[in-house]
Amino acid sequence: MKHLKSLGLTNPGKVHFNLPVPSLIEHALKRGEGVLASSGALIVHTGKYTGRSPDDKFIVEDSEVADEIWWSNNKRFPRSKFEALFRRMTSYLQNRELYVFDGFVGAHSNFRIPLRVINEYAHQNLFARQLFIRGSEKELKDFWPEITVIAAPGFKAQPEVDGTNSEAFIIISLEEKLVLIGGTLYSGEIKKSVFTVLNYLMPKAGVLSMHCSANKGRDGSTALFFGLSGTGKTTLSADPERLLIGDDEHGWSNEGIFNFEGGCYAKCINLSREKEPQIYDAIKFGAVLENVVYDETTREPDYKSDAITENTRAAYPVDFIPGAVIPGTGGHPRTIIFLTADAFGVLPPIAKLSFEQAMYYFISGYTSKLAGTERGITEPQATFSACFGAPFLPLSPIVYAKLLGEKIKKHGTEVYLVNTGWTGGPYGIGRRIDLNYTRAMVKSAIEGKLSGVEFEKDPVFGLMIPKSCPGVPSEILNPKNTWYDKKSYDDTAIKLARSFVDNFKKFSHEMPELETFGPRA
Ligand SMILES: Nc1ncnc2c1ncn2[C@@H]1O[C@H](COP(=O)(O)OP(=O)(O)O)[C@@H](O)[C@H]1O
Ligand SMILES: C=C(OP(=O)(O)O)C(=O)O
Ligand SMILES: [Mn+2]
Repeated sequence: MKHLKSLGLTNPGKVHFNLPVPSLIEHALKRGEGVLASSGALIVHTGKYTGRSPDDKFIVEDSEVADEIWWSNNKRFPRSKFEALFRRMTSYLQNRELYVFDGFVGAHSNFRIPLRVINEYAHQNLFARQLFIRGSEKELKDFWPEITVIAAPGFKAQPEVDGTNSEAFIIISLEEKLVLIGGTLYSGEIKKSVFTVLNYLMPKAGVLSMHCSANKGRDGSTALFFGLSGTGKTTLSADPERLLIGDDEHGWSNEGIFNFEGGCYAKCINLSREKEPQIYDAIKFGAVLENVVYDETTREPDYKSDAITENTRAAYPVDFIPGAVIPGTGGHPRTIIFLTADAFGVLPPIAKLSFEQAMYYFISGYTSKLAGTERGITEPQATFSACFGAPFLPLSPIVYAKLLGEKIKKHGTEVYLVNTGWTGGPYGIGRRIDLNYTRAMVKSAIEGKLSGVEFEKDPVFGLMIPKSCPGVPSEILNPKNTWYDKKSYDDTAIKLARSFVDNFKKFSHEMPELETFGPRA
């Protein structure tokens, strides 16, 4: 209570501290926030906002931090407006029932940060409990958070009064390590705003923060999968032959890698037990299903339906995946995979990157925004998202790229670029690369099976494409083979190469030596 009072939450209604999972589910059901699915998962609908809303996200112009921020990628929010909005928000929360989760981010004990999430909705508090790292009774005694999130989706801002963009807002004060969320009930905003704070704090501790999933082989070697939302981090890291470390956000310190979180947040559109058995089976009592359509009578989820959104989601703790590594730590990665969902269908399904190419492709972050992941995106939209996670970066990509460069050099990490997007033509004409083939390529890369094979060099992108890969038909490895109209392939490749060159101009003054390692246009 002392902490709540210190925030100005002086007169709340009943405050529920650290309710266990079954109680949170009871509260959510009693309050009419959702229903139980046949599997026992809690199904909730989040209303108007079913994906992130980047136009509504701001960073407070705190004097201590303002000079460091990558402002061309982040929206400014004045300090005075932040304080005024906070006062309106706390008065909204007066006399309201609140749910408080206390826990941590950072699975490695040296980098653990206490986190408090204060929710208006029970199911969002359940989300926080499942997504972040839960503490023992002893660890939670005398708890005082370093990062605090207040999520009050029922409080809608008035743009003309509050200075927001709409009724929804996600406003981060990096100085106070305080996040205010209102107007939106999409829980992804909670985890991704905490990630934004970590992307500010971690580099200061010498830790590279990364928008990637991670897993470990039985021999202990680890792999990372970087990628913007919907490109396959969660899907490809859930591999029955490997042990999951985490599905979305990790740190890389001098000691190795560690998960920031304690849970996963999987996309479940077209989910099937056959293709994604581990994720399918993790959706049970304790999991939260967002915006999934279900049969009123049988309560069977209909994963095929995108009637509410294509960005249907399931949140569950990592231990719902068999063999997950807890705490989520591992050694320095042997392999890094950059996942790109190429909507033009011209990038190879897998290519080996040199050190300089790895740096170039990391800073460029070419991929697509996939349907539903951001408000207003209804079909794949090509984008350059630096470090494969620009929406979550408060600092310049160069900060993260330099750390990555040092680390992959020091540890001899191999880097591959994997296209999980389109082939045979662009979106609308071609098709998404078969998940089974992507899995086979990823497996070969991680197990070192591509080191012996012959490669050919792509003339436009300069990428080294393997001529064969176990479990994959050789003819699909060179994307040009999969296009019916070869001329159209060449034209599209050049068009994409030009946009790489244009995009890199933003960074070339800081890393001019990398320019020649990009595509030729
Ligand atoms: N070739 C492929 N590789 C990876 N994912 C694919 C592929 N084809 C289709 N998908 C689908 O794309 C989605 C990837 O989403 P997800 O793994 O949750 O991404 P992220 O964790 O990066 O946000 C899943 O729904 C998956 O089934
Ligand atoms: C949760 C999100 O990210 P990801 O798909 O990378 O898990 C999101 O973008 O809202
Ligand atoms: Mn994910």
